Amino acid sequence: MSLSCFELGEQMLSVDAARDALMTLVEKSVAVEQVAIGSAYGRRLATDITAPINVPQNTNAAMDGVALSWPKEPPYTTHIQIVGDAFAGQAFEGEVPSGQCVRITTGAPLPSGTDTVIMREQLIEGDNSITIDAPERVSVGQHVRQAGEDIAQGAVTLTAGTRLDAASMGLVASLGYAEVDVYRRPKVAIFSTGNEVTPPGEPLPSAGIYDTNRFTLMGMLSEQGAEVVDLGILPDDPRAIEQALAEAAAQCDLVITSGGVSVGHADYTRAALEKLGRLAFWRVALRPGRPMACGQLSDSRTPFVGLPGNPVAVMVTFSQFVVPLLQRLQGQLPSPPLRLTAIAQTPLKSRLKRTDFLRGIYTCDDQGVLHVRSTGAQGSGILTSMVMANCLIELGDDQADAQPGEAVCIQPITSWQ
Ligand SMILES: Nc1nc2c(c(=O)[nH]1)N[C@H]1C(S)=C(S)[C@@H](COP(=O)(O)OP(=O)(O)OC[C@H]3O[C@@H](n4cnc5c(N)ncnc54)[C@H](O)[C@@H]3O)O[C@H]1N2
Ligand code: MOO
Repeated sequence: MSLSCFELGEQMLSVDAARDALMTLVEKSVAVEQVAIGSAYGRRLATDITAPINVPQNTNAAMDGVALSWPKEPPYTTHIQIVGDAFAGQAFEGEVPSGQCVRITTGAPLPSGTDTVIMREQLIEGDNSITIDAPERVSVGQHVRQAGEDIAQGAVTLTAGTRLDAASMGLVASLGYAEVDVYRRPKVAIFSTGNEVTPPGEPLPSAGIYDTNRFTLMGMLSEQGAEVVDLGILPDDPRAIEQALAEAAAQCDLVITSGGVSVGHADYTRAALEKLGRLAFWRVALRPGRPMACGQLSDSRTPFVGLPGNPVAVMVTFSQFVVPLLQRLQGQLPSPPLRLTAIAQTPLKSRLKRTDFLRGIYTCDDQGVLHVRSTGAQGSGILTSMVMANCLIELGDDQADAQPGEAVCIQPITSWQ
């Protein structure tokens, strides 16, 4: 049993301990709803999908040609009479006598009495008969797809929690389901804080910085299939902050902020959050992303995560902590990120007893070996290096600097999706 957020005090937490404790914030999954398959992209299944039919339903032809019963060994008959047609959508009724054949199109049910299909390209076709070009090359059962060879009736084809992608949407449709039970999109409120934080589109004050984090959060939340409730940049007005947060906590499944969580940072947001719920402020042995806050808000006990203000720290902490939290909200046991091994091409800086995530670019050589290099400057405000990156290089607590040639762990960025 993991310790809850509030039991960890001021100690420096490992990434794993922080992730486990965050999971305890989620007390219930979001509700389940039924949606048309066409609208289900990116949604998580709430129930297992069991096959009510065999797929394919019938044993059928994999090629256009003729269907016939083929002997296991010579002598072969090469000139064969055609006794009918089998089309996809219109089966040949009755039994095909031995030594005769029917014309067949791809997908048509294999007529009774036949076991083999010979494609048109290997036939010389007459009006009511065919001649087989090279009978010694025909094998019994060729070009036939067996009923249920893809999915057997009664099999669990997709398990609850699976995220529906293009292939799985097609699979669900292939079973005849028009709708699926999925978890509702988690509703996630986001807001930015800080007097310097300025909305894009407005003039930038001399000590200002444009609000970046709300937009990276919108993008990452959309990738995770969440519904974003944008609370903007909350003003330095305690009553307004409290009201906005209370409303968000009542309506949303999760509230995320960025900024204002570092040690000793006292501001209105923090005071409002503490008034509305229970908060813990953490230091995680992680770079970037050391300061973090978490808790629950209002009577609804809505989970809250306060990410650090630096734009790269927001993205890294989201990928490691918020992605599993969103999985959890959608009834899933959080799955670890995809980790691959790559050979370092550049020196990579890291410190023992801390997990360092560096932005990297990985490539694959002719032998299929992965190589990775740093994107360059790694300051946690340098978002251009996040744009260049296609992976995070993860140097764990037990690893100091890595040298060129050393094997390191990478998390491809697409694996967060
Ligand atoms: N004495 C200490 N100072 C700091 C510590 C520490 O442990 N002790 N940690 C440093 C680290 S690491 C980080 S990360 C930051 C995190 O601090 P906060 O979460 O309180 O973030 P802020 O101070 O509000 O902002 C940090 C940085 O990010 C910019 N920012 C904030 N919001 C946005 C936004 N929406 N869009 C773009 N940029 C944003 C802000 O202007 C600051 O430059 O603390 C260090 N300090
Ligand atoms: O969270 Mo800070 O960005 O660790 O450098």
